[in-house]
Amino acid sequence: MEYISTRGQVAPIGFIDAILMGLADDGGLLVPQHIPQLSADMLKSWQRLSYQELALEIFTLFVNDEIPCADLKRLVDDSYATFRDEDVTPVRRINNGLHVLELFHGPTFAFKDVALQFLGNLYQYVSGKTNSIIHILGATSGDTGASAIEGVRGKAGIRICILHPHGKVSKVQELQMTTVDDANVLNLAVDGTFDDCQRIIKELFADVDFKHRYHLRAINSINIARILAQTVYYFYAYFQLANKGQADKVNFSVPTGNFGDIFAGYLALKMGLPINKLILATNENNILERFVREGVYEPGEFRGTYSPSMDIQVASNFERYLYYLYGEDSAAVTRLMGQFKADGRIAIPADKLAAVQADFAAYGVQNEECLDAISDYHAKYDYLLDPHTACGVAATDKLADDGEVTIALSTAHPAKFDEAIRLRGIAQTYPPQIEALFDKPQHQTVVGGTNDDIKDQLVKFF
Ligand SMILES: N[C@@H](CCOP(=O)(O)O)C(=O)O
Repeated sequence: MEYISTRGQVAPIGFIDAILMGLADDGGLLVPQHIPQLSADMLKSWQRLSYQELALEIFTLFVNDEIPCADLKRLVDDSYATFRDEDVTPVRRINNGLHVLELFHGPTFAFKDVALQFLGNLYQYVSGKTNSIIHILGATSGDTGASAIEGVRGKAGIRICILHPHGKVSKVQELQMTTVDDANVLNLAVDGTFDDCQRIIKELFADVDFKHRYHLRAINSINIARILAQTVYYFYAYFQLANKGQADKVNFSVPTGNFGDIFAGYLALKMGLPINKLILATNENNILERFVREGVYEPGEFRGTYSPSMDIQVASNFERYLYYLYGEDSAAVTRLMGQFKADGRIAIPADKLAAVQADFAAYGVQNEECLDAISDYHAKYDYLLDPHTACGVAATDKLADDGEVTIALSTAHPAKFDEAIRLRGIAQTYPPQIEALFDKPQHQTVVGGTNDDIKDQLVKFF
């Protein structure tokens, strides 16, 4: 398996080089040169594997023999040994039509741990084997940051700098990042939105001289390893229902901001997992909802919501999806992304929109609807949804037909978003790991939102 760029200007590279490159050097995103096709027999043979066994099977398809099997197995086992649930990502039944895939049993209580525990260990492994310097630069709207830091804190040979939008993440998210006191961690609180943070890091990665001089590596979902690791739980969730005789084709409902998680589901679908619809749930920052409904991709006005991790206008992985929507035509992707840069908008023709709507349905959840879903499911099923998961569940209620089975991805533990949950008078007890954060000193530097502000910090830190 080799990896190529959505913009077609990078010679095919292997898995390790793809991980190290992060953003493709031509400004595009790396994708596998072909998507492995899984037969029904193969899917059946995977049905009773443990999470770790399944992850190893799936990673093997994408890593080839670049990492010896015993080493890959150790990386997988170490990565998921940190999870609190023995199933790693268990599925809970809510009612006949709705199951929740709990992705928050890792160290930072968010779905990002599934990929970032693995990527942290992978970076350590690669740095040891290839003598590569690993200087991680990432942007977060709240969850990726803490999870990425947790994946590499204290690891020799690795440094990490995370940009988050100052004052626009939840208190627990901020504490999870900024109470870490390892010397290899730098938190920059940027005066701006997540979109500003993401734009800055992408521009710094696209400055190939700067990127190479400072050995910048990515932990956001621009890094293909993130997508591959997140694909595993779609299979695992499906198998958990199939093992109980409950699944034929299922919907997956995915709270969506940067399009990475739902793109992992799309990859699973392209590999052959029997998915009916991918339900794309946004909050009031609904650029992706509008794209699925109308075929126009155009940022709107930024809104601060109760689901801050999804307060995103420009979705990183959208380019990967465009690549497949346009039949793996990198010239078309380059043209469309150029158009987006020039005009701030992409509009697709009717035949392409029909293809989008064959795989996706979308709904943008308003702030009060999100809180209503939290109260309703708490009252009716005694199940506490975090605000992001609540968006996915509210979208399912709107879009799934009677008789369909939907697996809603639960992307974070509710304790991370107590500010929102308290608004509906629901009291929760924090897990001890979160409770302990409130007593620790914070370490962060508040910075302006220009590329030079960030460059100055990076040059000092790296
Ligand atoms: N919602 C994310 C934003 C970054 O997304 P990523 O999947 O590209 O890391 C967050 O919580 O930081």
